[in-house]
Amino acid sequence: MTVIVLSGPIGAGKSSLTSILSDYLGTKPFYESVDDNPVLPLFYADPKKYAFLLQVYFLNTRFHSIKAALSEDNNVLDRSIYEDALFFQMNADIGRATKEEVDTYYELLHNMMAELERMPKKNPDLLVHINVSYDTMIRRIKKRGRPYEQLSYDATLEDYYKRLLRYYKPWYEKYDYSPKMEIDGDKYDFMASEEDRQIVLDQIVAKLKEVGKLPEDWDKSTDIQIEA
Ligand SMILES: Nc1ncnc2c1ncn2[C@@H]1O[C@H](COP(=O)(O)OP(=O)(O)OP(=O)(O)O)[C@@H](O)[C@H]1O
Ligand SMILES: Nc1nc(=O)c2ncn([C@H]3C[C@H](O)[C@@H](CO)O3)c2[nH]1
Repeated sequence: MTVIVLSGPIGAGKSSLTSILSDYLGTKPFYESVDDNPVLPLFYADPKKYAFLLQVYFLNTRFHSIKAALSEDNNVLDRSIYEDALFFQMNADIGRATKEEVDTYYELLHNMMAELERMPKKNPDLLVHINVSYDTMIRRIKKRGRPYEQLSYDATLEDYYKRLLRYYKPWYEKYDYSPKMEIDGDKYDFMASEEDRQIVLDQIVAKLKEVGKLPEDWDKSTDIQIEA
């Protein structure tokens, strides 16, 4: 049984790959709450006022998701609690949180991570990180079309997105909750190209075999379930 968490910048393709991967492996997807998130539009309209509230909202939903995923042990998560502090720290660094909010956030996060430590399965089995350039990120954000994420909605989003991309490299290097791998989200159009989709799936399957989460002779066509 396997828990895979995805990571990557806004519009990198996490939700899309979560759906493709969970379907391929026969596991259950967990999606980040976006369209039903009442705080997200408030945050984009007034980031300074709502940065802390939005983070608490996401942290809470991510805590629920990772607990359920680790208990069920057969899931793919579109973004996870392990990425939460990246967003909050970046917002705090640009003055969108008070010292009290920063201290409260890290205490809450620490308490939640300590809860996970007490679970029978404590960590995911694999992190799949999707790398994208700024140009790809913007193209995908435009394609998806959420109004409040567009550069035309707020010109300062260009700086925000560029800064966000810079935070990912050190975050990925430091991440050590599970084995990890990177996918080139600029190179592979796993939405439109079947060939690209298979290449990406093959890369993930090879990594799952390498870390012992799939038998060496696993083949999708034989439809064998992921081993414990
Ligand atoms: N590899 C890809 N090639 C081409 N288009 C893609 C690719 N991945 C995603 N897309 C498209 O880009 C848009 C954003 O994708 P998606 O919603 O999966 O990103 P995300 O990483 O989950 O974003 P967010 O962080 O905002 O939740 C969608 O319109 C999707 O169809
Ligand atoms: N501030 C902030 N903190 C988070 O943890 C976080 N996670 C996601 N998002 C924003 C990015 C996309 O617009 C949209 C979908 O990913 O939600 C976040 N924003």
